[in-house]
Parts: sequence; C-alpha cells; structure tokens
Amino acid sequence: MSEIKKIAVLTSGGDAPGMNSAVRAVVFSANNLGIEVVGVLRGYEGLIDWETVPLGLDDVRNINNQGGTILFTSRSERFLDQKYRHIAAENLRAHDVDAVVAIGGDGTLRGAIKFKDEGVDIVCIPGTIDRDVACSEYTLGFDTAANTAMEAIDKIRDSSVSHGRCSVVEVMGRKRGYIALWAGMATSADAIVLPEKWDGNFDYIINALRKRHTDGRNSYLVVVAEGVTDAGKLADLIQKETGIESRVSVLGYIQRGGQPTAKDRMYGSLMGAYAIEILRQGRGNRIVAIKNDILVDYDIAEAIGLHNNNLDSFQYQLSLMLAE
Ligand SMILES: Nc1ncnc2c1ncn2[C@@H]1O[C@H](COP(=O)(O)OP(=O)(O)OP(=O)(O)O)[C@@H](O)[C@H]1O
Ligand SMILES: O=P(O)(O)OC[C@H]1O[C@](O)(CO)[C@@H](O)[C@@H]1O
Repeated sequence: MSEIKKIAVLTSGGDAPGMNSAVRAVVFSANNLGIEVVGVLRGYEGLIDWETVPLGLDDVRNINNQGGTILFTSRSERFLDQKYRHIAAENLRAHDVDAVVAIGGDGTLRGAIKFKDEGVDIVCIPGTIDRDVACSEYTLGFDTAANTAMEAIDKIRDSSVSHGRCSVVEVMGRKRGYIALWAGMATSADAIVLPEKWDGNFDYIINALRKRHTDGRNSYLVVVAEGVTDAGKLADLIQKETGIESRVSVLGYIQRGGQPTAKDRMYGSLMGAYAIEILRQGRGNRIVAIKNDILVDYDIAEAIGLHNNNLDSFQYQLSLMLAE
C-alpha cells in the first residue's frame, strides 16, 4: 500500500452504541499523522452517491456520549451489485481517497471483501449489538444493548410480579443469543431461549413453569432471542399449557439506542485508533478484533471464513443452573 494521505470512514448495517467513539478515534489518530479524513454518510450508500463530509477534530470532539451514529447508516441493496461497488471505488479514486475504515457487522465485512476486488484498501471495525462477528470476542454496542435490555426487563418484572403473570420478553441478536443470555442471567430469568441451543421443543420450558406454578411461585420471566421463535406464540403456548396468565414484550429498537456504556466508548476508541495504526503500517484488508481481551487483527477473508456458533459452555451451563 502506498503512503496514506486521505481516508474515508463509514458506519454500515445496524447502528450500534460506540460507533461514534470509533469514528472519533479514527479522526483524532489520523489527524495526528497528518492524514485527511472524510466521513461517508449512510454507509455503503454514501460511497455510491458520494455523500460525504470533511471530518476534523471539532466535528467529533464531543460525540463519545451520543447513541446512534453521527455518520448515519443503511442496509444498501445496491452495494450487493458489482456495478455499484465499481462506482463506489471510482468515487474513492476520483477523490484521492487511499483507504476506507468501515464500522459494522458481519454483512459489512462481507461487503468489504467484495469491495477489495475493486482495488480498494479497507480496514473493518466490528460494530453490531449482536456480537456475531466470529473472529472477535467483542463487537461495539453489545454492552450497551445488553444493559438496556436488562434495565427494561427489570421494569417488566415489576409489573409481572404485581400481577402474578408470566412475562415473555423478546430481545434482539439476529441468529445469536448473547443479548438474551446476558440480559436473561442478569434479570434472573426462569428460562432463556437461545438460537444456539434451540432444538425446536418448548416442553422443558412448559414443564419447568408448570412445576414452579405447582410449587406456589407467583411470577415468571422467560427471555427469548429473536432468532428462535415468535415470542407472542410462545406466550400463548405457555398460557394454554400451564394456565399461567402470560404477556409478551418485544423490546425492539430501544436496544440499539441510548448513550454508550463506558465499555463501548473505550473499545470504540481503542478499535478506531488501532484501525489507523494498521493503515500507518501499510497494511490493508484487515479487521480489528478482540482476542483474550487484547486488540488483534485478521485478514478480512480469513475472518469471514471463521464460524463460531458456540456459546461459552460454562456461561450456558451456569444460566441453566441459576434458572432452577
Ligand atoms: N455479500 C455481500 N456483498 C456485498 N455487500 C454486502 C454483502 N453482504 C452485506 N453487504 C453490504 O453490507 C451492508 C451491511 O450488512 P448488514 O445489513 O447485514 O448489516 P451488518 O453489517 O451485518 O450489521 P448488523 O449486524 O448490525 O445488522 C449491507 O446492507 C450490504 O450493503
Ligand atoms: O434495523 P433492521 O433492519 O430492522 O434490523 C434489525 C436487526 O438488526 C440488529 O438490531 C443488529 O443491528 C439485529 O439484532 C436485528 O435482527
């Protein structure tokens, strides 16, 4: 890679708390090295339409505490088409941009691999509440989302206890159950339903709730990851099979919003700065990741080849034991 004089930074896929800290650290670190930064608006869409803003220190100074992403984001249908990826690459060349920092989830990473074929140097930062980027132990936004879900479930439980009901709460995570596991354990759920462990059979939940009901328990909490089943149907099934009055709450987009936790601000800052360090070393087509709580980086193609559908088995076993 030739010497870097100008870079573009974008956020893509679902917004995630901590993305702003990463953008901020990218701008500060680049500025230190005399590298110019443009912010691309609305993710890969903004690359295709060349919707950009210059980013200086004053533009990012006070964004650590802001939820969402100041650069906006999108799910770009057009970027799936090579014709538009070519236009995006031509736009970068026309504006003398030497490399791109893309902050997003596994889809953003897949897009980056394709974009590499257009001759673009790109460094990715894992940012998604789902924590579903296999090469990294952490993705920006997870901690804030898990805390938001926990606080919401605490409140739902208050009402559930008052009425002697069963609350079924659906949380996000796409095909991964991390938000459900963390928020469920933190709120002492009676059952946590995870995509990684789902065998299509609700009997064990029904039986467990029935036993608790017989034992005289007053209220019940089931946390279900969105990747498993329709939570409303599960609430109906529980009510029908156990006689416990049941209600459903789908937490939805509140999990993506709100002020980032200290962890997301810190990891966003670290990952943003590390991305610029990778480029300073003349390395492209990398993804920043966390391994054993330390910053590392992988070749993007190697990273996308990794699959990790396992949950930490100790955490999972503990969640079962604590739900007894
Ligand atoms: N195979 C692909 N080829 C080209 N571009 C892709 C591909 N997969 C995804 N992308 C691009 O990356 C964008 C972001 O991906 P996606 O919408 O899946 O979100 P994500 O980055 O996985 O984030 P989140 O996990 O928060 O949803 C897509 O909207 C699309 O523009
Ligand atoms: O914003 P959209 O397109 O509705 O996407 C929702 C999905 O995005 C995520 O919130 C991740 O960003 C997933 O947990 C969820 O399945």
